[in-house]
Amino acid sequence: MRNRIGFLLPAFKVAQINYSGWDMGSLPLLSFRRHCKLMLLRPFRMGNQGNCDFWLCCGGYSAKKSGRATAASQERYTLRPAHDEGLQGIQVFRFDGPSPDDCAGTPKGDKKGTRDRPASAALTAPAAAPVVEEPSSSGADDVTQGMGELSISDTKLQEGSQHSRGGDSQKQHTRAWSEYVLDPNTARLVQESSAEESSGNGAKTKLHLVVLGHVDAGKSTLMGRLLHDLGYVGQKQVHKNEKDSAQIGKASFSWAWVLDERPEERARGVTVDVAMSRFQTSKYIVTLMDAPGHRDFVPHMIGGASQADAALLLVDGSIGGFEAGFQASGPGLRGTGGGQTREHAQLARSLGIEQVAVVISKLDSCDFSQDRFESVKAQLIPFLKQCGFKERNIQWLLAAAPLGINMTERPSKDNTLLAWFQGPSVVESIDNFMPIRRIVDAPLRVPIADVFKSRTLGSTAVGGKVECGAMAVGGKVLVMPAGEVATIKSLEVDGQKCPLARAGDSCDVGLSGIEESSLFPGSVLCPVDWPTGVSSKFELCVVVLEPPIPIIPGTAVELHAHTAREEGHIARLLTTLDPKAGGVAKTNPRRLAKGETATVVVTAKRGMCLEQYATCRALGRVAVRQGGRTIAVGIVTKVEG
Ligand SMILES: Nc1nc2c(ncn2[C@@H]2O[C@H](COP(=O)(O)OP(=O)(O)OP(=O)(O)O)[C@@H](O)[C@H]2O)c(=O)[nH]1
Repeated sequence: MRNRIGFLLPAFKVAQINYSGWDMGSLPLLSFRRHCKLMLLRPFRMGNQGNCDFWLCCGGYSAKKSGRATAASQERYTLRPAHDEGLQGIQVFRFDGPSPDDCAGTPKGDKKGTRDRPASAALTAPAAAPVVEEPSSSGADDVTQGMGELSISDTKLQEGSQHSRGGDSQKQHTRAWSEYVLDPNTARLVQESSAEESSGNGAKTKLHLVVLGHVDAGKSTLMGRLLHDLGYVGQKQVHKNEKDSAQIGKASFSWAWVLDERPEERARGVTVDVAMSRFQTSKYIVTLMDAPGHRDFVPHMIGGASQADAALLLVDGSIGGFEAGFQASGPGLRGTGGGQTREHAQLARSLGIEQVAVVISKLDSCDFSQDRFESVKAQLIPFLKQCGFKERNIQWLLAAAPLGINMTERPSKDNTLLAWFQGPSVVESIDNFMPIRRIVDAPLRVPIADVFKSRTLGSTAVGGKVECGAMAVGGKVLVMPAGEVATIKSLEVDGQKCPLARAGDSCDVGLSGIEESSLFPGSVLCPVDWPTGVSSKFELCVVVLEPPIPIIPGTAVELHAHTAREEGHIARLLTTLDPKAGGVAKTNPRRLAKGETATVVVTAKRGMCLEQYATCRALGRVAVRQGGRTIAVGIVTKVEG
């Protein structure tokens, strides 16, 4: 490899390679040296329209060693040709010079390319080859022991952490968020809408609610029934769903079909992606996210939960149903990763959800037995407390959605229930949640959840929740990590066009002056003069959940934070912490077993928009997954680089 001439592809130009006139069969192997950060291998033509697909391999340590990327590390990118401009933006690079990644001052890349992800952030983890070790027998009895003590919610917000200013990655300026000043137009609109709200004419408070739980717990059924009982789904639609679902032998899923609209969801009777809908209670305008329960779709669930203020945790109360959802993973259950009641509760708390209403469903299958209700509750209470939920923030109720029991009103007819159940109805439990404080006077942070074409908003639109700050039509936003500035052409909040979106709003934003390829889930909209940083190296404080084998340096993981998802590695284990006494228990531990609290350094293959949790909670929470299960959750304590 040393003698081969490769090309330094300024990362942002990867998508502008002009291949016209090239013999595709003999297109040379393009690669970065040393770590083989990006390897362009085996290009092949896909059509005669001028577009072609390449296998763009993000090589990790294995690529460096063998000179070949493994199949697992390959990712597919569509490259767009820059017409007849030759090898625009590509400089010949000789391997006797320093690697682009070795240059301390290397800019984060040209900002004008069109691509799926900014390849400037494609820093490969300097990971050691993973060594498989035997599981430790010294793991804590309960996997979540220590999660409560991590005190995610109690971490003191410290102002004044480091932010990269104006996109200049070399100059770090320390600025406290309290110094941030909204631009005059946005500030005026914020003031006007606050005045309208306090005059009593304004809209109700907003609440983002996610419905979580093990597969088939009854989440979609509950939400479908609720939307009907609140008058949002007409009788005609209900009849149609009943008829159509019966036709394919899925009659019992007819209520779920209100939210599960995709053909594959209906055919399989399983929610695949987060379905979003809106309704109002007497207190709230609720944005409801129905998360999939199947373990294969946990990443989607994370995307929904990361936007939520509170959660309904659906728990199947039927005999065997609860046990399946609540089983711990362990040697005997290897491969299952445990029940999603556990994983969802752990993830919800680690993603910052503090309030939860536990809805025990399907109790009609055991005659609404009080004993069963109490038994399920008794098993869940210690677990949820260990997850970090405070008992006063947990509500307990039951519901039998297909029968319409305890949905909008407490049961008034069923004598069995009347005899013992005094809990709230589903709607009451939603109104019992405390409103979330919206941080408007802070720099804008909108993690993009969705990129789409819209006729009403202008051609390029993104959807996401405003985590903090505010933005107004006509203003400029910086899209990170692309580093491109776009103009806000139009805004829709709760499906209504409006001039302003503020912290707590779920909004769709029409953008102009930006390529759609610069926008992707996980990007963040922020003020031009107050960007969020982009890095591929972070220090985290984590609680280790249930890794199949202990975590060691070099462990390949998937990092999930807000709407972002990135492959990465555990680069270093710094310390284990004593969750009870506080302080460091051990420095440079060799491995981390379940239940331990630790500080670690993680690297992402590509740059992620994360911030210190102490500065911005929404961008400071991370879930670490491996092989389809969550192995650790934690908060960002330091953004490196
Ligand atoms: N008897 C009874 N059945 C219920 C109840 N709630 C849901 N079900 C049934 O449980 C099955 C699964 O319901 P879904 O609403 O699809 O479950 P889900 O949690 O949304 O499933 P995923 O989204 O795929 O995780 C359906 O057949 C429902 O009719 C209940 O309270 N009682």
